Amino acid sequence: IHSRRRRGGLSYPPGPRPLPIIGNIRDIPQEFSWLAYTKLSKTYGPILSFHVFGQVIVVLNNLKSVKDLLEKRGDIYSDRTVVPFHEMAEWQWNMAFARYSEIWRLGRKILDRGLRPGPAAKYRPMQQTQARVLLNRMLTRPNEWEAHIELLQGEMILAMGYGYEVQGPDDRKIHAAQKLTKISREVTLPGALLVNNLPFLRHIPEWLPWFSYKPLARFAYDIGQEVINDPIDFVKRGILNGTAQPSLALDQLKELEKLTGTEHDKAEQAMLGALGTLYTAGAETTVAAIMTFLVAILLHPEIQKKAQDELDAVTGRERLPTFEDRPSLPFIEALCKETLRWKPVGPLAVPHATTKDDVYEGYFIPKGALVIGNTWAIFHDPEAYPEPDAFKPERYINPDGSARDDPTLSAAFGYGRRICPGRYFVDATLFIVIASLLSAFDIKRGPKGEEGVKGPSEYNYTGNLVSRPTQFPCSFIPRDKRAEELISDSLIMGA
Ligand code: HEM
Repeated sequence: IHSRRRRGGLSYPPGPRPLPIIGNIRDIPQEFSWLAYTKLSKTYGPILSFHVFGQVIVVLNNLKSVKDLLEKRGDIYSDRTVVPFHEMAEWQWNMAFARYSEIWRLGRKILDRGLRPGPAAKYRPMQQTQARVLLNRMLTRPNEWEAHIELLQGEMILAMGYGYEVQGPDDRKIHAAQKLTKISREVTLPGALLVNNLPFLRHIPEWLPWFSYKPLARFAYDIGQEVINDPIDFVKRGILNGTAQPSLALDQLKELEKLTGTEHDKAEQAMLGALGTLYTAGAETTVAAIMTFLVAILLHPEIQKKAQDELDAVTGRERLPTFEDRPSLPFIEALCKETLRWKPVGPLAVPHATTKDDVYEGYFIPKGALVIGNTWAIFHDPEAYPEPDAFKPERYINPDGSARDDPTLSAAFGYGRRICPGRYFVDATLFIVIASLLSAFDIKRGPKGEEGVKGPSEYNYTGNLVSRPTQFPCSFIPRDKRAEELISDSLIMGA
C-alpha cells in the first residue's frame, strides 16, 4: 500500500518491500529488533525505512545520521508518537513518552537543572551510603543479591526525588512504582498490545471482558496517579512538620510558591510528571547496567582481579572506596564505560518522532515518522570498536594509563533533546556500586566459585525496550576477614 516514491519524486529511505496492509510487520521481530535492523543495514545501507499499518518507521544505524537528525535537527526530531494505550490510561504525564510540548519542556527543565553534574553532586553522599548498605545486605543475605540490587535503585531514586527513606522491600511506594514499571514495559512496545496497532479497539466496551482494554487502562491510570501523587504528599507533609529532606521535589515545591495562576498550575503539572517518571525511567535501567557488569565480571575473572588490584593500591584496604578516589581509578572508570557499551541497556533508546516533513540525504522522512537510533549498531561498529562483541575495558585506557573519553558513549543515554536527564546520576551510581562491590567481594558463579566460568551463551537477555540479563547464578563472597570488617564498619563509622 505504500509507494516508495514520495514528494517531488523523493523516496523513503530504503528497506525491505512492504506487503499490502500489514506492511513490514514481518521484517521487525518483536524481540532483539536491533539485531535485525543491523543486519538489514548491511543490505540496504545505514538509513532504513519500514511501514507498519500506515506508520513510517525510520531506523538510523550509524553515528552520523543520529547526530545529523536527532541532534542537529532536534527541533523537528524530538517528539514521541502517541501510544493509544497510554492515552487510555491518561499517562501523558510520563515524560519519557510525552509529546514535544510545553509541559514536557517545563518538566525537562526541572530534571535538567536538578540532575546536571553540579546539583547531582549533592546526592553523592547518599549514593555512597546506599552502596554500603548494599554491601551489608550482600554480606548478611547473599542469596537475595538480585532483590538487593533492585531495592537499592528504588531507594536511591526516591531519596533523590523526594527525600523519602524506603521502608524495606514491602514499602508501598516501591510496590506502586514497580507495578507501574511492569505494566509500562508490557504495554508500550510496538506489537505488545493489539490496541496500539489498531486504535479503534480502545472503544470495545467493558461488557466484552476478554476483548476490552478498559479495565486494564483503569488499573494503569490508578497506579499512575498513586506514583505521582503519594510521594509529593509525603514531601508536603514533611514541609509542614519540618522533616522534609533535601530533594528535587523539595526544591520544586519551593519554586512553585513563587508562581500564581496558570503559570503555577502548568509548573505543578510538569513537576508531578517529571518526578513521577524518575522511577520507571531510572530503576530498571540502572539495575540492567549493574547486572551486565556482573555478567562481564563472571565471564572475565582476570578483569575482576585487575580491578581489585587497582582498588587495593588506592585504598590500601584500610577503607572502602569513595568518590574522591575516582580520578585514581582509571580501570574502574573503563569498566563502567565498557559495561554501558557492550550490552547497551536501551539498544534502541526510546523512539523519537518527527513534527514536520523532512529530507535527508535525498530521502523523504514524513511528519509523524517514528525515528529510531540503533545504539546497538553504533556500539558494535567494528571500525569504531574493534572486536565489538568482546568485553574489553582496555578500550577506554590511554597508552599512558589514564582513562580515555569517548563522546560516542553518550548514545547509551539516547539522543538530542530527549537524551536521558538521569545520566550524571547513573554515572555516579555505577561507579560507586561497582567500586564498592569489587573492593569487598569476590564475585563468582557458585558459592565457592566451583561452577567455573561459563561462556557468553550461558547468559540470556531480555530483548525489548530495556535489555537486561535474565536470571543467572552469582555469589558474593567476602574477599577475606578484612573485607568483612570493612563492610560491617562502613555504616557504623559512616566512612
Ligand atoms: C543505566 C541507566 C540508564 C540508562 C541506560 C538510561 C537510558 C535512557 C535512554 C536511552 C533514554 C531515551 C532517550 C531518547 O529518547 O533518546 C532515557 C530517557 C529518560 N531517562 Fe534514562 N537511563 C538510565 C537511568 C535513568 C535514571 C537513573 C533516571 C532518573 C533518575 C532517568 C531518567 C530518564 C528520563 C526522565 C527520560 C525521559 C527523557 C525525555 O523523554 O525527555 N534515566 N534514558
